Amino acid sequence: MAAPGGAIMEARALGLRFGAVEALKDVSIRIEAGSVHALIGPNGAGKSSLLNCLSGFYHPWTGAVLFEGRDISATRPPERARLGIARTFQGIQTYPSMTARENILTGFHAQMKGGVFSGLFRPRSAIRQEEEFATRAEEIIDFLELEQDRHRTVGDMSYGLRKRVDLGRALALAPKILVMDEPMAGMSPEEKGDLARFILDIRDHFGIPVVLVEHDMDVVMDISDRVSVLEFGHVIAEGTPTEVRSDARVIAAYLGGAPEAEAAA
Ligand SMILES: Nc1ncnc2c1ncn2[C@@H]1O[C@H](COP(=O)(O)OP(=O)(O)OP(=O)(O)O)[C@@H](O)[C@H]1O
Repeated sequence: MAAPGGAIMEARALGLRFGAVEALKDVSIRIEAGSVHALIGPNGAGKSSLLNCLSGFYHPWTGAVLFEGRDISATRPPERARLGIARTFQGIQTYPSMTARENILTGFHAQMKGGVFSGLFRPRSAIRQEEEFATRAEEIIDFLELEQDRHRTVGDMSYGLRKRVDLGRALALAPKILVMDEPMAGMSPEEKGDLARFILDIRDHFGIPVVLVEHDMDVVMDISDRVSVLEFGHVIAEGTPTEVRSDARVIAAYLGGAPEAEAAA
């Protein structure tokens, strides 16, 4: 359920400090239901800090994080996952010695009912739940076009395929929102194209909004509905890709020396 006005998630006036460093200063953003929302900005601008505040890994010193209209600022990452906030990280989070299917099945653990006794005696409800998870895992495998790779050991896969399996684990949560930290980092152009397509499909077929930090400006401009631009812990611009790419403050921020300056200009 989105809050009035269509925002499923909001950061309100967030402030975050690390010693003398003010990583976030009065940062407010709204993630609209059914949108892909990118956070961009030069190195050290505060993008990861903001993402970590949304997913509960950092707790802002001031301000609030709202999800479906409820203040979740005090909750930790496992509770946010249970609320439906899934997160992927930079790099690979899969288990290399397990197959693609087994990795995706681990994503269902947070939803398992019962404790050790249901594991020992396996009542019918536990068996039914396992069957349901197996069916949903197959749906995710089909969606991510991993049919040929479902029984391959993840450690033997290409980086792009492993990232896809990683995404499958996040989708196993049946999230209401997906938070992704630099999903395209380290990928070939072809792998980036595939992942960009999956992100749009996640939005369109599942209706799951996606918030991502991403440095590849071509990808950001291609797939985002909204873009928030940070610089020195402030949001300096927010709008559609077309709006932000012609914003004088954004151009100045990138021409100030960030490596992705040319792509954003
Ligand atoms: N755990 C931490 N401890 C100390 N300082 C931190 C920590 N996390 C972030 N910072 C500082 O906060 C500021 C914002 O960092 P953050 O990683 O959020 O920026 P970013 O925009 O994600 O940068 P990049 O694009 O380089 O990843 C930087 O000055 C950074 O050094």
